[in-house]
Amino acid sequence: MLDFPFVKKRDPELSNTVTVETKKLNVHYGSSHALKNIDLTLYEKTITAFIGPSGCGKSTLLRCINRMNDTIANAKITGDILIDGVNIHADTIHATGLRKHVGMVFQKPNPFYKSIFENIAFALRIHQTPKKDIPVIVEDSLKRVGLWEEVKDRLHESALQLSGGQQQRLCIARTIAMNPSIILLDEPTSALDPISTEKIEKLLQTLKQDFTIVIVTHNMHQAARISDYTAYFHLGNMIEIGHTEQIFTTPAQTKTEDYLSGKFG
Ligand SMILES: Nc1ncnc2c1ncn2[C@@H]1O[C@H](COP(=O)(O)OP(=O)(O)OP(=O)(O)O)[C@@H](O)[C@H]1O
Repeated sequence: MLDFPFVKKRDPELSNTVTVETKKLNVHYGSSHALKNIDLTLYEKTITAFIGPSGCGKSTLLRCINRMNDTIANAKITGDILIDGVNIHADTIHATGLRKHVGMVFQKPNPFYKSIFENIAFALRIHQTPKKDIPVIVEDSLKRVGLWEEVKDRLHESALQLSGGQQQRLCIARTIAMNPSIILLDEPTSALDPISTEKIEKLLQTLKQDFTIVIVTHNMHQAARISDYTAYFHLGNMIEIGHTEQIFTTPAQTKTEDYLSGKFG
């Protein structure tokens, strides 16, 4: 048994509605085999953490779910990815439409060089949201990430004046404004201080009431604190996935136990 004091009792009534399924998913970058036969299931309105040593394929898998790997010239993807039962590589699925449904937040906050308001309004306009609805959605999105009170008097100032933590919450607000069903986060707090990190962790706990969330993290305590499920990856293989409490206390695989107990990685 691993000593993991941060593990909280999980809700036994977790959703069992499948949102994302990968079947025999393989990714090659040229001759390098980055993901090997991944069979993964993600459940609606839960948080799943991807953990594992650097280079094991966590970000690659995350990028498969909204087809961001399509933009990488030497990436070859085989196998199936289903979202709500639909094959995301089907001819009828357009990557831009998919990315509206599957939002992504990156490691480094990346607000546009625009005002706080425009950071959210910009994409809404591109997606032809009626003009009168835009201020309402901007306000609602900022409220949902707990930023409204901090920025309501300076909505038209540059987003770059915000702190790193505020910028990251703005990026999350920008993502949820598009009303996705899945949010992918690639190490969203690794550039933030502990207080900003705690705010984002609390925010994710609230957002999982409405969204299916996947987070890549190198912070084992973070995975234990906030996720319902944890998947452990090693050299392109998914070694195991399970309820976070089980993975951190009684992992089924020795490789997982070795990693969690700090033997390598
Ligand atoms: N665009 C790319 N071109 C070529 N190889 C790549 C590319 N992106 C990733 N790789 C390789 O694929 C493997 C998996 O990388 P990936 O970034 O998915 O791992 P990771 O687990 O997210 O790593 P980290 O924790 O360091 O971010 C690595 O060997 C990496 O070098």
